[in-house]
Amino acid sequence: MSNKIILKADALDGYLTNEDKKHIDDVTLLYEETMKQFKILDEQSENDNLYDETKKKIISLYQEMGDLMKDISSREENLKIYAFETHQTKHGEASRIIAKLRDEKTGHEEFVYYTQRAFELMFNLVYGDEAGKNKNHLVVKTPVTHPVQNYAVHKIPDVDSAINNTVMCVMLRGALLPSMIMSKEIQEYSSTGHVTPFALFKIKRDDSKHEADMEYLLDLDKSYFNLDEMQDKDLIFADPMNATGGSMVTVVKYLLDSGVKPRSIKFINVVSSLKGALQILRALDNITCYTLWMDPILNDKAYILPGLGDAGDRLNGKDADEYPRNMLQLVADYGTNISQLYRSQVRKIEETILG
Ligand SMILES: O=P(O)(O)OC[C@H]1O[C@H](OP(=O)(O)OP(=O)(O)O)[C@H](O)[C@@H]1O
Repeated sequence: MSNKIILKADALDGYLTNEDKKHIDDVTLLYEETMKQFKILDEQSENDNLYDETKKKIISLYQEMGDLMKDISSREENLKIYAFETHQTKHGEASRIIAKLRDEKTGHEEFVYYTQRAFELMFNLVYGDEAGKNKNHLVVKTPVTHPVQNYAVHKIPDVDSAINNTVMCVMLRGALLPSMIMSKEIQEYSSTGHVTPFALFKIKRDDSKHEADMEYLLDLDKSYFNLDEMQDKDLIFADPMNATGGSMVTVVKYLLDSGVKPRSIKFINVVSSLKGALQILRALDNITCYTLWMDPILNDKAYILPGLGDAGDRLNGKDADEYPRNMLQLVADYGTNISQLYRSQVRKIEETILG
């Protein structure tokens, strides 16, 4: 008998408050208005007068949606959105990274590059405040040896107490590379070169379903983790997308039901939908959701709009349904560049899988 945990969409119902639903409806109305303009834009050529006019309307509707989502999310203590938490001077960088990730023309290599940059920004958002005033010193031996061997000193924030108790929890496949990136950031900032343990969860949404009847399938036979290692730990999940929140709720509820009592849980995304973030915050305690960007709505297939497509496919390539790659094949397929860059993480992942 296969060892699968299935969470059905209706298990996510009932958590949202009436106020949440009203907020989601308000944002949905605005986005539906915007989609009407997309249709007009799509039918115009760039030289038409209507093209510029429509673009202006879209820009103004996005401004309105941004203001509304800022207002809604500012009421949520455990929801941290990059643009709303950081100084305005930093917003251009985040905005440009997201624009590249969204662009249909961005191919695999660029997608990986911008995902790396996105998670570096997210590391600073998540741990920047926890750093306090304490600093660690990096003393670096440089390649310059004349007239003597040279050394440079760099002060970096001391985030040891925030990162040394972490377990990197991975929702496969889409989150594998982002989790390696985040784990490497932790390693580089840790004064002891701490490499996070990994917990690997094979979880998938059933793509044949719609949001209303979605099923989230956690395959325990293809997951690798040690429940004892997760006790009283700071669990971090770094996943490019949070759409409905269902995958995250399925994994965390499974862990809690199995007796794990985490010290804290952090969910770190590049793009989160408003609904997905609220569903997680309402369904789970002791969790903080961080996202580089918030998108307004989901379509009926539970894809984020405007979104960036299937991040799992864009990071890993598509698997044929009959022949899904196992985790070690996935890691191998990232190629030597990535394997060299994240070699400590690759080693930890191999240890986790092979025991
Ligand atoms: O918030 P949710 O509605 O649960 O959706 C988010 C999940 O969907 C994506 O994975 P997907 O199921 O596409 O699998 P993949 O990572 O193998 O592509 C993504 O990486 C998240 O894990």
